[in-house]
Amino acid sequence: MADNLINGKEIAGKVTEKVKERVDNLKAKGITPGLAVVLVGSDPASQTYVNSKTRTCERLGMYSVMIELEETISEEELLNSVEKLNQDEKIHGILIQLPLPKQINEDRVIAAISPLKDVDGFHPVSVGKMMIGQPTFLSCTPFGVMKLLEYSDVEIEGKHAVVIGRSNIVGKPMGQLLLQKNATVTYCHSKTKNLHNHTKQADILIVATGQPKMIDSSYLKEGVVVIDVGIHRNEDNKLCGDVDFASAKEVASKITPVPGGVGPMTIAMLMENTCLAAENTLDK
Ligand SMILES: Nc1nc2c(c(=O)[nH]1)N[C@@H](CN(C=O)c1ccc(C(=O)N[C@@H](CCC(=O)O)C(=O)O)cc1)CN2
Repeated sequence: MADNLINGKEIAGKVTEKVKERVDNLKAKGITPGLAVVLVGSDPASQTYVNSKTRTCERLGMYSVMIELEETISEEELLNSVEKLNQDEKIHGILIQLPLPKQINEDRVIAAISPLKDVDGFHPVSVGKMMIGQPTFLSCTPFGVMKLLEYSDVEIEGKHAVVIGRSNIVGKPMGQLLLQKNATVTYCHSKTKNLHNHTKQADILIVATGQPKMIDSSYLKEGVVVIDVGIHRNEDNKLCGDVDFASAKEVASKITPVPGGVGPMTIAMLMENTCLAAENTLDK
């Protein structure tokens, strides 16, 4: 099947085009959406992602600042930086690039971000609101997956969605968002017995296992929609996902590639959230 690809790059382009219109409207009212990206340390992958985030801001006419901090910074110093950004009126969204070094407690740092500026959707207030279906910032990766499904005309209501993975930033919110669209949701994880039995029942399979190329066609029902949230670099320095794409694409009715699937959507949804954070200041 050649035309069963869900093109995340193309869909991210459509999403950011709409964000650009909203940015232009805000600017006409004297507000330039502003994003602060905080990078602690020099992990090359994190550097790539933060650069991509600030570049996308520039492309959309948004204001962005990158705050680069030493790997050895203390938690207190990082919390001070977050507090300054909470107080900065030019900044509507704050993002702390994860993972953080071991000496820093991620939960404490995330909780220090003002919920009004939590454009990553990781703050307990945002997560709680998402759980009860109130408007809030949605975690960018699961939000991006929902957009991919919408733009690809994938029906969700009444379908059996299986999510493999239970992280706070992907797996758990992913299942909730699918549930809100009336899917029947099964969560699987590293301790799930007979994984094949569960995945074989999926109409929509979200794969966030963290294991390169773990899911091949043997896990899939004919016609399933497969969304691969993983991203890894293999021995040849090539990117791959948690799904064995060559094998899975033969069985799936629709499938995301890596690269060019979920990744670009994560950044597009961050732009949408930042724009929303700026729009929210108009209501004040
Ligand atoms: N504060 C956050 N930290 C992290 C998040 C997050 O959403 N917020 N997610 C990931 C990393 N991430 C964004 O930060 C991210 C990962 C991948 C991509 C992406 O576009 N990938 C491309 C390939 C890029 C490459 O060449 O390496 C693709 O899949 O096509 C964007 C964002 C962890 N940390």
